[in-house]
This record gives sequence, C-alpha cells and structure tokens, in this order.
Amino acid sequence: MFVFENARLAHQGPAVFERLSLRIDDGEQVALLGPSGAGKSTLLAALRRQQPGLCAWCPQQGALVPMLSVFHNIYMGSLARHSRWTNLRNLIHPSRAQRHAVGLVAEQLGLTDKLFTSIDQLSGGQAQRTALGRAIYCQRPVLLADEPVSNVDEHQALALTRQVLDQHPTAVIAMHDRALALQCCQRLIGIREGRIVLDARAAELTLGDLDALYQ
Ligand SMILES: Nc1ncnc2c1ncn2[C@@H]1O[C@H](COP(=O)(O)OP(=O)(O)OP(=O)(O)O)[C@@H](O)[C@H]1O
Repeated sequence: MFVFENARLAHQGPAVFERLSLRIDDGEQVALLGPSGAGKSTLLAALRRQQPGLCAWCPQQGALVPMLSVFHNIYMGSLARHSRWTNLRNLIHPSRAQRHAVGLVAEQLGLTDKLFTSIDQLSGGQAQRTALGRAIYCQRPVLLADEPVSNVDEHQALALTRQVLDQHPTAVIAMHDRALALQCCQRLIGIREGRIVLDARAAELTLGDLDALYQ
C-alpha cells in the first residue's frame, strides 16, 4: 500500500526525514505518535501523495469552510464522485438523495440537529466530527487523519475513532493520546525528530513504553 525506502521528506528547508524506510500494508490500522514537530503531519502528507485516489483525508483543524453548513462540508467529501454541475446543484439546493445520504453520516456522528448549522457556530468537537464526516463521505478505503479527535472528550474520542476505523480497513492516524492509540490501532509507530524510533504491535506495548517517546 505505502512504501518508502531511504526517502527524504522535506518542506521548503532542511529535511524532516533524512532516510525514511517504512512499509504499511493493506489492512493495517496504524497510529503515529510522537512529540509536536516530530514529523507526523509530514509523513501523513507523503502517504497521501503516494495514493491520492485511495485516501480519505482528515487534516489537522479539519480545513472546513466556516461559513458553510455541516451538510455542505460533509458533502464536499464527495465532490470528486460527481460532475461539476451536480456538485453546484447540490451545494445550492441539495437533492433529496444527498440530504438523506449526508444525513446518515451526520446521524452516525451525532450531528443530526446541526445539519444545516454553519461551522462557525459549532463547538470545536462538533467541527471535528464534521471533518470526520467529510472523510467518511469520501467513501475511500484508506483513512489518513491528523489528530482527528483532539477536541472531543476521551469517551467520544474512543467511540468516534472506532467508528471511523470500522469504515476504513486501512488507516494511519496521527494522535497524541497514547491510550487511545493502544485501544484502537494494531500497529504503533513512534517518531522523534524525523526518525522512526518505535514500530511495534499494540499488543506488545504498554503506556510506559510510549512515555519514552516524549521524554
Ligand atoms: N509547511 C511547512 N513548511 C516548512 N516547514 C514545515 C511545514 N510544516 C511543518 N514543518 C516543519 O516540519 C517539522 C515536522 O512538522 P510536522 O508538522 O510534520 O510535525 P508533527 O509531528 O505533525 O507535529 P504536531 O504534533 O505539532 O502536529 C517541524 O520542524 C515543522 O516546523
């Protein structure tokens, strides 16, 4: 699914990863952990470049359109599946079928009563759920998500993460919550200063093992 061999990943300046070797197979659900600035988002962006057509993308901060409603922002996940004309029509006057389909995604995420509320009137957690809804509505098999539940409480974070993982057999999720990573993902990759310093099955790890990543 994803393969890097001695890859150099950089933004404008110096490399974030000098020589990255990593393989992620179809069917793996992986958590990326590590301190702020370690390189998790950089790696997610590189994964997305490898398989753009297969990946549903849930970026940090959601990248939602604040003036538009939950409906519109979730619908945007499907833009690539429809013609320009169909998209325009659905954004101006949603068809009954699209209201129903987007409504089902919103319902899963507990957003039914906010369906036609604009994003700028939502809480941070409701906005994050909308961003997850948009990723779900992409209907692609691979989920790449950057801290998708950082603004919701721990019970909701667990339920939401399990929900999206149920719908994406292959997933790579950057997160800071180590307990959540252990509970939801089978494989954990720890990154520090642009290097993979831990790569193990969740079943073989404890919270204490993960603490070392942040010391
Ligand atoms: N657009 C950019 N242009 C230049 N440098 C960047 C850019 N984005 C990130 N970086 C740099 O790349 C390095 C890795 O950043 P990255 O965002 O991948 O870390 P992260 O592990 O996702 O951090 P966080 O947990 O804070 O989101 C950092 O030194 C950061 O300053």
